[in-house]
Amino acid sequence: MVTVKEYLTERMKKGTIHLALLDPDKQDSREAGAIAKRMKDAGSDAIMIGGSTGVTSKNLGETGRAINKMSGLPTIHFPGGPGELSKDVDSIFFMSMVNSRNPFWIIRAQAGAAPFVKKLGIETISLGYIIIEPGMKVGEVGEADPIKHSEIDKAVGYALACEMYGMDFVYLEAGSGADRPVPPEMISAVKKALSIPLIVGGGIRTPEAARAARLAGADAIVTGTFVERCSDDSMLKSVVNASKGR
Ligand SMILES: CC(C)=CCC/C(C)=C/CC/C(C)=C/CC/C(C)=C/COP(=O)(O)OP(=O)(O)O
Ligand SMILES: O=P(O)(O)OC[C@@H](O)CO
Ligand SMILES: [Mg+2]
Repeated sequence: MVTVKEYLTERMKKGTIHLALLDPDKQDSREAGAIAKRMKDAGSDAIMIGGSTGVTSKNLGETGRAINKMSGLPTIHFPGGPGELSKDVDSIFFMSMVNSRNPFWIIRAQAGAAPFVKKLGIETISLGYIIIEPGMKVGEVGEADPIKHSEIDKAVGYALACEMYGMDFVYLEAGSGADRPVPPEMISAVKKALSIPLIVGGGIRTPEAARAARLAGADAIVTGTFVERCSDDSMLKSVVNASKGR
């Protein structure tokens, strides 16, 4: 059976992919399944499940099952901490917030979670999670030292360190609902330095922003707030299409 990591990697070899982020705390599992089906029809490649607060093993597992059942898309748990694990997801971003000021978010949360992740048998996809300004709530909760838009070399350094650690993917995160997404110049500099896939998210809610991130070199584009708020299927499709270049 093909793993989620293999599935994503194969797709990213062919072009930029789109990941929709759903927060299990924001709707019931039926609704989450229905949104995932709409995202599948719009062209999304997989569904990330997470929220910086309010996620429990229960709402996570219910949401994961409903998404699989109603959309057929693979799920990736995007964890907000070590206390919200479920076996009812296809994979987990086993992530370190590498520019946190607090060792908890860099390695201690992971050390606490690892034995349980292993026991549940969840597929892990290791992820270097790098917070770019403004960072929003995730930056605050994770006690990040957000990288400024002008600090391109710093972003490159963190991303390369993640690759040298052997991580699978790097994620440049501007924060959910950011007024300014990660700047294209930073995406292209990081992409140029890396040989592992680059995920970009935070504040992307227009076809223009998605297109700019793709052209700069993002291998995967994440949209959360936009997916939660947009009830117009043709708008959804236009952002997914701009992400994927079609
Ligand atoms: C690897 C394991 C099991 C735990 C570590 C988890 C780490 C390092 C988390 C970093 C800090 C953190 C709080 C990340 C949250 C990431 C996330 C789920 C973001 C999505 O939530 P948002 O949509 O930004 O926030 P709201 O819930 O407020 O909408
Ligand atoms: O909600 P948005 O702004 O799309 O951000 C998505 C994601 O990068 C947040 O973790
Ligand atoms: Mg959110």
